[in-house]
Amino acid sequence: MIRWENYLAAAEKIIIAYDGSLPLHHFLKGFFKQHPYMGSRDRRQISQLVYQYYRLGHLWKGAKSTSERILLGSFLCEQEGNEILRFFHPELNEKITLPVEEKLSLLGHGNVTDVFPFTKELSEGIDSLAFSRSFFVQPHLFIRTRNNKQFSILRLLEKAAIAFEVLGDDTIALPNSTKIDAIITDKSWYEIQDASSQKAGAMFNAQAGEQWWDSCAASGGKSILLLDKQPGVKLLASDIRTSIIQNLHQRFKEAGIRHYESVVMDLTAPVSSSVIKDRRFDHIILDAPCSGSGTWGRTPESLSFFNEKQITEYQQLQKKIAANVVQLLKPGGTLIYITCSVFRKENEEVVQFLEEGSGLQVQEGGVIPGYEQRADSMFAVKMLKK
Ligand SMILES: C[S@@+](CC[C@H](N)C(=O)[O-])C[C@H]1O[C@@H](n2cnc3c(N)ncnc32)[C@H](O)[C@@H]1O
Repeated sequence: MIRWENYLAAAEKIIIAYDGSLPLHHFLKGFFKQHPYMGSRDRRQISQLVYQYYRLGHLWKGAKSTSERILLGSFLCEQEGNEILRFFHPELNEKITLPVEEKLSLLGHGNVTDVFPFTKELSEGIDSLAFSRSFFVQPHLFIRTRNNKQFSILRLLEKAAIAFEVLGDDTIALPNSTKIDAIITDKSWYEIQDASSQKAGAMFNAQAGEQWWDSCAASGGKSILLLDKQPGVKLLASDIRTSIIQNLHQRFKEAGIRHYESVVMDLTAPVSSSVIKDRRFDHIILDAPCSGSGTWGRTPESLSFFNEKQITEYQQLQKKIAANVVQLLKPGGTLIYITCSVFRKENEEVVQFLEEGSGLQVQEGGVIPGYEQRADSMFAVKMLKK
């Protein structure tokens, strides 16, 4: 067999063995560990074929063979000719620079919305066509520059010959494969943070001395954004996972943040039994656990393995957590409800639940469609407690 046939066979083997229970990049790592004779170029090309296959989502599912779908994924996702396609489908390789819609009609299939099978679940403001089309393009890596270091960072990126785009005072878009920590060695200069997450932070209008609670903080991406905007805030960060709060401590240390409190807490349990039951906050950030459907451009395998029933399960979890956290919000305070989901059930319906059940009132916000700038799509709404 020649090299390209080996690549195609390996990609097919991976796809057949992969059941979605691990993130795809973990599974690929394990696969290549078991096949140490594959060099770094082989690994890169095979991984790319597998990812491009999953970017097809449900397009031609059951209608074409796995190997054919791998090659079609490569055709739809690439803009420059490649050896594998030239070998198997030279006629397609010649058309590689066409826009996606033209490629699809050339293949006799014009319906790009087949990629994402849950369009009827979408939040208002998400363009199903543009969203579906975005899966063929790998999202960018975004950084948020800190401590007035944007100028110095841009010089370093130029020196490293990285193609970047400046999207605002603090936001820089980079090719996804950029090894940013090797280029900028001082971690206090920037945070890796998606452009849409940075936009959600526009709702953090904080005053010094206010009590803020980042209730599902994970490793603290939103908390650091908040403290960069207003270092005088009194912050409590919490999460259900001890390990992620350890990561938060490390990340805060690297970011030069020392004044904060943290607690490990399950917010599905009644707040009355929690260690902070007597506290009241001026503002609460609830960046809720969710389907992550707005970020599936980074994990396209989710298109194949996500089960629609999970949307309702996430909604129930979100309602439970939201109803609990608002108990600790002062009257006149605000809840900033955030998800990285594009599903109405996790977004507008949870907001409606809070309006009806907890007396909160929407002040601003809605979906943040990231697909036009190769970013994640999110939902962020600020609600006032009367
Ligand atoms: C979307 S992530 C938060 C991302 C984070 N705010 C950031 O900016 O990087 C949601 C977090 O909710 C946490 N979580 C899930 N279930 C929870 C629960 N029952 N109580 C508290 N936190 C929970 C998860 O561990 C996860 O870290």
